[in-house]
Formats: sequence, C-alpha cells, structure tokens
Amino acid sequence: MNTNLTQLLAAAQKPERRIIGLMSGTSLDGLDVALCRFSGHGAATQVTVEQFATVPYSEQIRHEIRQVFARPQVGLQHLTLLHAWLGTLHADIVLQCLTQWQITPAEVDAIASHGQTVFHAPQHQHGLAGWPNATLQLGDADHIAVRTGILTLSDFRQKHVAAGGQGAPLAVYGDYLVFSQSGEDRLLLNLGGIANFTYLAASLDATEVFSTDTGPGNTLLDAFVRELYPGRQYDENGALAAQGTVHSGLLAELLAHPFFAAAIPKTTGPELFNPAYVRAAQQRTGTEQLPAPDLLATLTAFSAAGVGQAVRQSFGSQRPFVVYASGGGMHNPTLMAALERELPQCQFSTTAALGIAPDAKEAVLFAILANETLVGEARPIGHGAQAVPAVTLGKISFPG
Ligand SMILES: Nc1ncnc2c1ncn2[C@@H]1O[C@H](COP(=O)(O)OP(=O)(O)OP(=O)(O)O)[C@@H](O)[C@H]1O
Ligand SMILES: CC(=O)N[C@H]1[C@@H]2OC[C@@H](O2)[C@@H](O)[C@@H]1O[C@H](C)C(=O)O
Repeated sequence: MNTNLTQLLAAAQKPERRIIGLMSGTSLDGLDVALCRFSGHGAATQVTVEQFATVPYSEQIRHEIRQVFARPQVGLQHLTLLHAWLGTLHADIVLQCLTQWQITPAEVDAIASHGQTVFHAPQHQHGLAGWPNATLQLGDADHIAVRTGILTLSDFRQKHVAAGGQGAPLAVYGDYLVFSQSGEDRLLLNLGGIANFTYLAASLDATEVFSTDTGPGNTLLDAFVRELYPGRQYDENGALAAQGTVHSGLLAELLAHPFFAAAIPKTTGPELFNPAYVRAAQQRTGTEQLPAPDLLATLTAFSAAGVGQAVRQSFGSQRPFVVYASGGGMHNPTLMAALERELPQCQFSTTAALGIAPDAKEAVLFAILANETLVGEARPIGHGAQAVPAVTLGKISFPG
C-alpha cells in the first residue's frame, strides 16, 4: 500500500489526534491558526484548543488578495499565482506557529485548511439562469502538505455544493457536534465579515438544526472605515459608530433587498454586500452626504437588523435563546448593543463560556470537519428545505 494511505489510516485510528484548523475569512485580517486535540468523533467529539494565533496579513498580502476578492472580472494570471502563493504563505505561517509553540510537524496529524474565499456565487446571488451554485477558495493544499510535511484536508465547500448546498454556512456541522446542549435552545452567532447563526435545539433533535447567513457582519463597516478614515482598518470598539445616529430611511432601504426575505437557509458575501450596494441605497434615499459617524451607525444597525430579521423569520419574536457570539464583531460593543435591542428576548454570551475562544471558533470548525472526514461519518442534519447535505467534507492532500 502507498505509505500515504498507511499514514492516513494510522491518523484515523489513533485514539487522539492533533489537527490544525486554518481560517482566513472575508475580513482579510489574517490567518487564524488553531492547534486542536481531538478524541472521538460525531456526538462524542471532544476537542481542546491547545494553541491559537491570528497571524495578521501585511498590507501587501491584503492588497494582492483584493485584486481578485469578490470581483466578477479579474486577471487570470493573478488568480492562478495567488492559488499557489497563498498555499505557500499558509504553509509558512503554520511552520512559524509550530516553531513558536515548540511542536514539530511530526506531532501533528493533519491540517484542515479553509483557504481564502475569493468569490462566493450561490445561484440566488449571481442570478444567471442555468448556472449552478459555486464558490471559490484559494490557497492550494498540495503546497501546504508538501511544504509542511503534514497531511492536509482542504476545499471543504465544494462537496457541499456538489451535494446540493450553497457551499456555506458549514458551521452547522461542527456547531451541532460540539455545542449542542440538552435543555438549552442555542444560537451560535458568528460575527465575521458576513454574519451567520446556527440554531441548536434544546431537544438535541438533529432534524431541527440549521444554519444561515444573515447579511453583513463587519464587511461594510470595515470597508467604509478604511475609506473614510484612512489608516484605520475597522471601527475599533465601535467608537466611531457610537458617535453617530442611525438614519432610519437609509437603514430601511438597505434592508429592502430580497436577500432578507428569502427562505432560510441562505448564504451571501461581499459580492452583494459591498460599498457599491450602500452607495446605491444612499442615492435612492438622498443620503449621499450623511456624516461619516451616522453612516457607520447605520451600517452597524444594518448588520444587527439582518440578524434580527433572520431570527424572527425563523422563530417569530418571542422565542428566548441563549446567543453564543463569536467572530471579530463581538469585540464591537456598539454592534453588540444593537443586537441586544434586536433580540430583547435573548440572553447573550460568547463561545468562551462553552470552552472555545470566540476568535478561534471558525478555525476550530474546520479542524472538526477534518476530524469527521478522517474518523467520523456523514450524518443527516436538518429537514426539508433546511436539510444540509449529509456528507463529510474536504479533499485530501498527501505530503509525499
Ligand atoms: N476591537 C474591535 N472592535 C470592533 N471591531 C472589531 C474589533 N476586533 C475585531 N473587530 C472586527 O472583526 C473583524 C475580523 O473578524 P473575523 O476575524 O471574525 O472575520 P473573518 O473571519 O474574516 O470573517 P468571516 O467569518 O466572514 O469569514 C475585523 O475586521 C473588525 O471588523
Ligand atoms: C463562502 C464563505 O467563505 N463564506 C463564509 C463567510 O464568513 C461567514 C459567512 O460568510 C459563512 O457563510 C462562511 O464561513 C463560515 C465559516 C461557514 O461556512 O460557516
């Protein structure tokens, strides 16, 4: 047998394994690296985050990604080069983290690499008749496997699409396994560039579980902060938006897009929610001259309102949940206060209360998906239109 397969079997049969989860999200702030230790699989999954780091992207890295990020037309050469370049970059970041953590590659069983989403194209968003759901993540995993010497699983979204999904959100698979708790109706709310939540039923009934994007999280805020306050990357602690006043007319216009009324689950990205989307709404409402803090206050309210709308659409306005937040937006108190106003029936916490650092959660998620692909099995989650494909996810790249 090929020694790669022998090693794969050995990794799958170990009682415990170490998997590094890698996530580079839509905010382009950096690569999240989570070194996780697993035992078990499925509902018996036990995961401990041994180490976590966000390795920030330099301005040059951000610049190179932005040449293609969420753009319908790009240079094909640049796209091709990025695929290899990001694979190498991510491998080097892993090696750098391992050195810092004093762990050798041989002590790691697998890497689970999400890659960099550069274009997300669910059918409802591209609207092209006869064309499928599609999504594209860059950072080729053969480069990661060869450079680190570690078995690498990657490209988790393609099989979701192949099996009938939109390629996102994938959080549902990991959230269900790790965060379900009998007796507590939970929402796992991730406030990344795009916001999404997973519903976990108090009954532990897998058929009730689903996950959906809700609209922008930080992506529009970040884009306008960069534009209006050169040198800044985001609205630190929500301080700028806190000085402004929400413009209700613009907010209503921003919320008028059919995405917000579309059936759940749904997915979106900066291909739709980008500065041009906001400018068009400003033109329609005659708010082009809105002072910067008011615009940021309105965009903060917009992100919160998207979450509120999706929760009400799913459950009405009365049902109390414990909301466990994660993602960079949870560090924005203005956004969190707006969310609490949107969901007054809910109690707010973070995934830290569940043993997973909120900034690490998405990277851990991909490690969980890899663990399932190595040792778990496909299982049905959700029902009817909310069912997610019953598949295990990710492609396998061997180091040799
Ligand atoms: N102290 C803070 N105050 C306000 N916002 C913050 C703070 N810290 C982080 N953020 C926000 O969080 C963002 C990064 O979030 P995160 O890393 O969860 O995004 P991501 O993983 O790229 O997104 P996605 O989940 O959509 O892929 C920053 O760009 C910023 O908008
Ligand atoms: C296509 C893509 O990369 N989508 C991301 C993005 O970031 C948040 C939201 O949009 C979510 O749908 C998804 O990531 C998480 C990890 C998910 O799939 O659950």
